[in-house]
Order: sequence, then C-alpha cells, then structure tokens
Amino acid sequence: MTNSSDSNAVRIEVESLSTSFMTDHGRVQSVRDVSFAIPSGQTLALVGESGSGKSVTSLSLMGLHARTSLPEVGGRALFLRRNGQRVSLFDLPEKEFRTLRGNEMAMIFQEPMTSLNPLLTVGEQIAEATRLHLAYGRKEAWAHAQRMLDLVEIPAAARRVSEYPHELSGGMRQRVMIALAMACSPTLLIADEPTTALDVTIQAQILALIGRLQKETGMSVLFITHNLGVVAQYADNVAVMYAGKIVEMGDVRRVFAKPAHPYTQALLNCLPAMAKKANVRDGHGRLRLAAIEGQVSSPFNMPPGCAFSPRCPLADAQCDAAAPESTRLENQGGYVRCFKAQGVVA
Ligand SMILES: Nc1ncnc2c1ncn2[C@@H]1O[C@H](COP(=O)(O)OP(=O)(O)OP(=O)(O)O)[C@@H](O)[C@H]1O
Repeated sequence: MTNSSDSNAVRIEVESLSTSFMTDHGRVQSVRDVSFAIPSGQTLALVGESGSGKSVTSLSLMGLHARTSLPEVGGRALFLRRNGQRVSLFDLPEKEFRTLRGNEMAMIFQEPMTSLNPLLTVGEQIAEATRLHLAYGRKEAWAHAQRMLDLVEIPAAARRVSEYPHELSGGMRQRVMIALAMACSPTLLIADEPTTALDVTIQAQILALIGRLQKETGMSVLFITHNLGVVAQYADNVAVMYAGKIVEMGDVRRVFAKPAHPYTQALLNCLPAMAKKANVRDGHGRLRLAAIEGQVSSPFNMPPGCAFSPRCPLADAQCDAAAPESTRLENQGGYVRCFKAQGVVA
C-alpha cells in the first residue's frame, strides 16, 4: 500500500481508457486507448481541438456521463485515496464513487451557471457539500463556506456568502465554483476549460488562483484546454489529443521545444509567439498565424490508418494503412504516436 503523503506518489493512473456512446447512427468511439498518470501535486494539461475527446476523458474519470447515451467506459483508472488505499474507479460501487466525487476528486467546468444551483445562495451550496461529505454541523458548515470564499479571494466574503449566483459576475461565479470544488480539500481537481468563457485578465487571475491553491494543498490537477498558450505556464506535463487518442505526451518544456508529432507541431505553429519566431508575414507585413488545414475526420468515418494522416504533411502509404502505437521517445521522456516522429525508441 502506498502512503498518500508521499510527494512522488501517483495520484491517478489511467490505462487504456476507451469510451463509446450510442447515437442515432450507431455506437461511436469517442475516446480510445488513453493512458496517463498524474503524480501528487502535479498538473497534466490535456489539449486538443474541439471534439478530440478531452471532456469525455474527464467525465469518464468522474463517472459523470449521462445515462441516456448508454456510455460504455473501458480500461482502468487507479486512484490513490487520501487514506493510502489505491482504488479502481470503474469497479467501485456507485455509492463509493459518489463519496469520492466532490470529496477527494472534484471538477470545475467552463460555465459555472450549469453547475451552481440558481435557487440556493453560494454559502448554502458550499455548506451543503461539507455537511454531506465532511459531516459538518450547520454553523460549522456556514463558517467554512465563508472561509472558502475568502480562500478564493472573493472580496466582502461575509456579505457575498448570502448572495445568489446570478448576483455575481462571471469571474466571481467561477471563483465560487472553485470554492465549492475545494470545500472538501480534494486531492485531484479536474478543471475543464475553466477560463474559456472569461475575458483575458480574469482568465489569468483564475489560473493563478488554481496554481496557488495547488501549491498550498499539494493536489494534482488535470487541466483541460484547447489553448496551448496557457499550458506552458501552468502544467508540468502535457498530453495532446487528436480524434480520441493521445498522440503525444511529455514534459511541457520538451513538448514546446521539440514537438515530436506533426499535429503538436501544427498546434504550436498556431500560437502567436511561434508565428513571431517563424516570422511568416502576409502582404501587409502582419504576422501570419498558421491554421491547421483540413478537418478532423468524423468518428463514423475514421481513416484505417493514422487519424491525422489526411491532414499531415508527412503522411505516406504506411500512415494511411496502419494506426501507429504509442512509442517512447528516446532520451527525452514522453510518448508519441507517429511513424514519422524523430527520436522514437525502436
Ligand atoms: N453523450 C454523448 N453522446 C454521443 N457522442 C458524444 C457524447 N459526448 C461526447 N460525444 C462525442 O465525443 C467526441 C468528443 O467530445 P468531447 O466533448 O470530449 O470533445 P472535447 O475535446 O472536449 O471538445 P471541446 O473542446 O469542444 O469541449 C465528440 O465527437 C462528441 O460529439
């Protein structure tokens, strides 16, 4: 049994996660063979274009898929509990999974209004969570709610605790959702595009807040974003998803300095800083941001080989014929799924 206070302990280890749903056109495989691990106190960023399977991955780990689309989740997710016990999430009885959720594992979403209850004050919502999970009494729970609002730097917390979500700005609502998620001191926080709906200054404040809370508590973070720009600053490792699979994973600095997969290279070329470095300009002398040509294949019409091959500048007959396995990168850590990548271990 591993001790959860061990700072090198792996908080969550995901092996070959696959998730499919039933749709009007038949069963669709949204996530395939996804594997990663997040050590205690570290952040893994999951990046990729819209529809690549980032949210499905996180909702699968939280056991939060709507039953209506008959989700089927395969593979394994081993979670290290606070008490040092390692549990297999998908094998847990629903009642035990529910105890973990909101307590040791918490999630924040892009749009707080979809997860906050408009009929309860923010204080009541946070207090309810701690009464349920930590068995706090009424008074203790209310005091804790106020403390949590202070912790997420909401000004005039003593007054705000009695306000309803609609009385707060978007940035303040996102802080409330973080307070709610942090109320039971989770050891794993899943943040699914937590700042996308906010303006740039507020985005930076919210990301800094999550970073501060992570330092103070030692929690692990799975940070989902389509914006590679914020990843460099906030994540230790990055996993790049394309069409339901992780196509490249590794240390953030290595991935930014030496992206091995042509898709990662294309994503990085879309960043303004990268465009500056490449110094490609249009006819008016303005920097030209690269855009990745073509579209992601429909999950109903996946090419037989590598899913990226129809858009890949390096693709040849081998890439069209077979899907590459995830292969370890030599001397630099990390993994890539590409026949053409440099430096893979044979
Ligand atoms: N409940 C569902 N039923 C059927 N298909 C689904 C369901 N949820 C997700 N999908 C499909 O799974 C694929 C992956 O979706 P997902 O939401 O994980 O993408 P994403 O990378 O998070 O995109 P975004 O950045 O837009 O949130 C998409 O093709 C989506 O339409």
